[in-house]
Order: sequence, then structure tokens, then C-alpha cells
Amino acid sequence: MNDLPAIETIDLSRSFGPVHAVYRLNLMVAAGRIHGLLGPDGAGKTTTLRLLCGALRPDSGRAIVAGIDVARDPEGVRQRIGYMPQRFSLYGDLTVLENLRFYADAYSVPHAERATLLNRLLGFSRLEPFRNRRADELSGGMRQKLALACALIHHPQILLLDEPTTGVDPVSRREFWDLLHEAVHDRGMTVLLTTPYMDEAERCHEVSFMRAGDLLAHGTPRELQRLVPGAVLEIRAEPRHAAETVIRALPEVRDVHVFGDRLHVIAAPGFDDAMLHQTLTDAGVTLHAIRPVSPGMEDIFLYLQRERRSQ
Ligand SMILES: Nc1ncnc2c1ncn2[C@@H]1O[C@H](COP(=O)(O)OP(=O)(O)OP(=O)(O)O)[C@@H](O)[C@H]1O
Repeated sequence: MNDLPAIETIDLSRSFGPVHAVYRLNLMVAAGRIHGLLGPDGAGKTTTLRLLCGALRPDSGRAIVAGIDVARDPEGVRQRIGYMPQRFSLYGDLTVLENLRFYADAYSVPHAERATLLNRLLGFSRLEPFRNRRADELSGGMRQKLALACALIHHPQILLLDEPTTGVDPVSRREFWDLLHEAVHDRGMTVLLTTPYMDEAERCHEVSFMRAGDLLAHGTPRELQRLVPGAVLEIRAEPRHAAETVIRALPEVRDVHVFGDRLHVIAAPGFDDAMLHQTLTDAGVTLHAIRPVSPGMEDIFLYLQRERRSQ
């Protein structure tokens, strides 16, 4: 691993009319890591990736990618990165192999290297058995793997991936993640990706939470977990809405989030479960289960968002 960050932004800003899509963003991505950029819709994740790859110009601030100032040498940056936007352009009427050849041409990959490289990428992406299948006829997961293979064609040092697993089934998502870890481990690449799936953040080495164009927090998943004080209690109770109202009113409770049929309660250290049990029973709520759980990324994000809003 290199000590210099693979990506650094300094007060990077970009607006669209009155909307501050990215505002004074200071992002740091360590080399040789998988870094997840998380945040709700409209937080500025796509705009950040577009600024980093030189597809958009900032209004102010700087972006340094692979040691290069993007504004000064966008072509130098493009040579060193692979960028997979949300709608990566695969050619549906071309086969898997033809798509790879197309990108090899686009990046002027020397002819002498092609056969070996294409075979390696077909093997890496597990698409060898489908080399002659048209891209239109691939499953969603296979298409994303082909897009990843195309983005890797010119040996980039850094991969920027915008929601690469959205709409992909869970098995293919897992395979895609295995490929990313392989690429980072074997080739020493750096990956910056956005994802709406909070569980995927836990597969990243580092995570940055974005909100309204700016960073809410960043760190390893474990460091972020430590930002949540006290315990997280998972509760199943009925009626759920009444349980939520009662729990929210307790002074020791910092936050309550709903996850399907469960409540996640963030409580001050030393919170008394027995008292909670009694309070809920007194309010006519049936408590089915209560247990401490480690805070997940979603708990952390929601907690930090509320904390910062109330500051
Ligand atoms: N080309 C554009 N023209 C006008 N507004 C834009 C443009 N691109 C982004 N925005 C606005 O900037 C804000 C940030 O958008 P961005 O797409 O970067 O967010 P995001 O976090 O990637 O969200 P999503 O997950 O929904 O793509 C949004 O309010 C969006 O509407």
C-alpha cells in the first residue's frame, strides 16, 4: 500500500443552478483500498465521481486523482482510472468478446497484448463460457461483470464505480464483490464506489457518508460503529407504532429507527432493559423480543444524520 492518497479533494464544490450538488468536499481515499461513498439519493455521490473523472468541471476547489490535478491534466487522469457510470455503455448487439475488443480499441491497448489480456479478463469476470453471447442477452449481474471487465481493460490504478450492483441479484452481487476484492488484492488497485446498499458498506475497507454535498463522517466500518454511543437494542413489539412512540419518549433514548418489523433503539450507556420492558407493558404493548445488536451502517448513518442536524 502507498502512503499517498489515491484520491484527495480539497473544498471541492459544484452547483447546478441553486443546488449545491457537492459543497466544500474534503474526501480522502487511501491507495489500495475499497472505499464506499454512501448517502441518500441526491447527496452528491454521482456528481463527486463525475468531478473526479474529469467529466464535470468544479466551480471551485481541487481534485487530485493518482497524484494528478484533474483540472490541469484530465487526460492523464483518464489514463489512470476506470470509470463505470450507472449506465455503462455496453453494446447490446455485440458479444461479450466484441465489447471487450471495442474497449481495447478505445483505449489503444497494443495488439500484441490483446489476446492474453482479453482471456485474462474473461477468466477474471467468469464470463469465458459466455464470450460469444450478445450483451443484450446477459443477465443483469453478468452485464455488470462485463462492464467491470471493460473498465479494467487499460490496467487502471483506480476504479470509480457508480452503484455497480444496483438491481443485481444477491448471488451476483456477492460474486461482483469477490471480483473487486480480487482486483484490489492481486493488482493493488484502489476502488471508490457508491452503493445504496448499506450492507455492502461493511465489505468496504473505508466508508465516507455523504449528505447534501458534504461529508457527514468517514472511517473504517469499525471506527464508524464507535461513533454510536451506548447500545443498539433490537426490539420486536406489537403494536409497533405504539412501541415506537413510548420508546422515543424515554429520556435515555437517543434515536429509534424502524427496520421492517423491528425497531433499533440507540440508548445511553447503562440503559435499563427491565425498565423498558415494564414501560412497554404498562402502555399495553406486547414485547416479543429484545436483544443488543452491533450497530449496522444504516443505524450509524441515521444516527449521525440526526445528531448533526440537531447541532
Ligand atoms: N446535470 C445536472 N443538472 C441539474 N441538477 C443536477 C445535475 N446532476 C445532479 N444534479 C443535482 O445535484 C444533486 C446531487 O445529485 P447526484 O446525482 O450527485 O446525487 P447522488 O447522491 O448520486 O444521488 P442518486 O443516488 O440519486 O444518483 C441532486 O439534487 C441532483 O438533482
